[in-house]
Amino acid sequence: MTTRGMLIVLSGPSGVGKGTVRKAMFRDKKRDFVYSISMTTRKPRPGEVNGVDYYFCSKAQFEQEIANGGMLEYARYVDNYYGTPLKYVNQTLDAGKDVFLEIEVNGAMQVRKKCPDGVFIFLTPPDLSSLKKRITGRGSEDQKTIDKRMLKAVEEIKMMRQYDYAVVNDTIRNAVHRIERIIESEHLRVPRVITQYEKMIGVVKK
Ligand SMILES: Nc1ncnc2c1ncn2[C@@H]1O[C@H](COP(=O)(O)OP(=O)(O)OP(=O)(O)O)[C@@H](O)[C@H]1O
Ligand SMILES: Nc1nc2c(ncn2[C@@H]2O[C@H](COP(=O)(O)O)[C@@H](O)[C@H]2O)c(=O)[nH]1
Repeated sequence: MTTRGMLIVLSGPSGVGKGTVRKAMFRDKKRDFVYSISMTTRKPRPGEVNGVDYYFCSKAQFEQEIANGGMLEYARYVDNYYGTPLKYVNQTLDAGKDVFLEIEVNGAMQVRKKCPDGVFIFLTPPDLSSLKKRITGRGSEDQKTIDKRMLKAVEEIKMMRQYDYAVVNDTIRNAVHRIERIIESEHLRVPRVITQYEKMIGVVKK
């Protein structure tokens, strides 16, 4: 029997660099974990591809998915729905592979309740002015949306204490390295390792 994979959750305020850091992680090296693509009702930004960046869908389709029990978690974030399809996460974890989620804080807290043995990482900006520069510099939102996201950022930073780790995204390289170290050390935690040995002992006992 395969040991169930580990769920890794990365959150942090809009514009802190979650997507950039996550993409760098997958670009740098072949990883032992896979990224779970979220569903959203948000319109694609230029360059975003359906089925790669998100599964883009209508509000009706998203609400149908919720009604069908198809979401591990979901949240309304600044006028849109975002959520994690349950089936892919379950199948991948059952196959023994780790799954990486990049989601906002309310969704992360839903996952925390359902999967308390997950690893919850909060990505922080070096300071609030860098956060504002990053979200504005990205150029993907109008001023009204940037203001809404900045207000939300303050609320989100207050949620940091609900997480297991805080990682500063000062440089992308540093942030990737810090997350790698967290994942490596989480794999060495006794509750995760012991199941394999208990199985071995079970075999020896027989
Ligand atoms: N360490 C960094 N130093 C400087 N700029 C950065 C850093 N990390 C990311 N950025 C820049 O900040 C902007 C926002 O990054 P990104 O889109 O990855 O944020 P995000 O947290 O995924 O945002 P959202 O939650 O809104 O999707 C991008 O223009 C990106 O290039
Ligand atoms: N609760 C969830 N939040 C998600 C999911 N996928 C992305 N997100 C978060 O939404 C905001 C906005 O994203 P953007 O792409 O419009 O900038 C950001 O914090 C994402 O991390 C999800 O499946 N569930």
